[in-house]
Amino acid sequence: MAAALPAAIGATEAGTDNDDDDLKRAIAESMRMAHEQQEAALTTPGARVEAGMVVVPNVGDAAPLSILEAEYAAGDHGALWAAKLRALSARYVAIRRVRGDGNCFYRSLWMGYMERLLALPVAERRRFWEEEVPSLVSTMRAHLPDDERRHAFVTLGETFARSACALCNVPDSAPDSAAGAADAALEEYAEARVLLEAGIEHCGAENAEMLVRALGQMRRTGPSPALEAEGVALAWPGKGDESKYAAGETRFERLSAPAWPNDCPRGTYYPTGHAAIAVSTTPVLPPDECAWVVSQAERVAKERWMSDHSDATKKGADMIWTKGFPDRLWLREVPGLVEWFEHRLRTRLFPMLQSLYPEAIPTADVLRCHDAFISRYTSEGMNSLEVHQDTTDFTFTIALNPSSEYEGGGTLFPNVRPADADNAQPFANHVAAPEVGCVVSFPGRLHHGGHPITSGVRYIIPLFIYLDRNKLTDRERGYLLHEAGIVPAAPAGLDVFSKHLNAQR
Ligand SMILES: O=C(O)CCC(=O)C(=O)O
Ligand SMILES: [Fe+2]
Repeated sequence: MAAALPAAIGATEAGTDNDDDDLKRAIAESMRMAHEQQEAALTTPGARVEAGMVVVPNVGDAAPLSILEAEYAAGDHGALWAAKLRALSARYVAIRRVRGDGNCFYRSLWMGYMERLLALPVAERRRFWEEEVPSLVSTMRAHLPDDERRHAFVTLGETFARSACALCNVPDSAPDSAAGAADAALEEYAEARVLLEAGIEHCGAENAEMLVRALGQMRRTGPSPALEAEGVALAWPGKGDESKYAAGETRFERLSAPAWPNDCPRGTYYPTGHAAIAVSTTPVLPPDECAWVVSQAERVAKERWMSDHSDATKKGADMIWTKGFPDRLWLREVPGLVEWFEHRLRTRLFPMLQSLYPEAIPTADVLRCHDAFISRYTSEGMNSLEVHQDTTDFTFTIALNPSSEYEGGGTLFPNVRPADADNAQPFANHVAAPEVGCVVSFPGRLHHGGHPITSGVRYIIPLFIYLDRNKLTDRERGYLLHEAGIVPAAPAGLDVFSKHLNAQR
């Protein structure tokens, strides 16, 4: 500890002997106090020693209020403390110790709100967050004495808000993750996931039904071990082809939308409607690979195409769906498809997306694809997808079969025009109908739909793409919990099944 004394304290030899003695006593006293504080801190649950100093968690574990009784029983004001504790016990069941570092008040306040939020039913939770928290924030702000403190309060609030969003936006019914909807409403997907896992760890799965449900859409189970082994052994087409995506060799038509819809809760990384849509007119993926994907899916799936046609309870989190979805089959259910897809995400599809939207996507390695499936439109079954918004950063579709195999189809955009059109040209309906191996990409918030097919079968892979905020900001996964002094559950719970297909860092 002596080595840590500031130089200024050691440099007082010029003073008188008395000064010197006083100073020595003062130093000894402050060292004794510091030592005592450190010893006391060491008994705080969750305390750890870093570089010789005891570091207590920002927010400690919940402990029964009764622990305070022992602490305050002795001393002159024991009776007063006992009365205060009785009053506290009438309203609270537990306490958490919060590190006293200047931010402790704000941290306690936000943590308290988070905790109350978790205890509420889902519908209540949203109202609580949307109505009560803003009113609290404005009252608090008005009472804070200076800008610095107002800033500290709001910044910390925003940190908690990001995680709280994860808990508020959870729809009541099990959300349909296939639509890429509910989960994308989370500003910070990876963080929300860690947070929910930690919540479950904390409450126990049996008491955390809602959290488990919320996580259900994020908790990806990989292929079964047998299927994975089969996939790895398979000689899927393109295996070993490391040739890079050559931006100059693929042609695109660009289309513009007038402006972003204002019902756009998640916002978008794409700043303008200009050239928001890109439709490739030359293949991004080799057509023979697409044909293999379809044949593999049909061979394996047969009657396993999953239909949730007309199930009125299965609406997306945005409550925009009134009709069912086309048939779908998860890639992970078909041997070799995950391996093939991962390979193409890395070698072609992510580099392509990055080169189309360089202002929004700094590097391809911040891109994440949140699981993936094949959609199958049939003229006699589900032949279309109503106009909707995806809550993704970007969405794109890959056409898996030639347009000669169906009539109609394509991705419908209700209100667009060519990017190079002059301003007088009105915006209008447009159907982008890419050939096999070609893609249609756009910021997911842009209104779009699956145009009806009138005969045949149309296969696509829609890709729901997110920018990994942790990666963008260079933050470790779980930093929100760490900031709150909670140690996240072991990553074993984060059953990610692939590097590119999920929010794993
Ligand atoms: O069929 C299409 O091209 C659109 C698909 C789509 O928007 C979706 O699956 O979210
Ligand atoms: Fe969509």
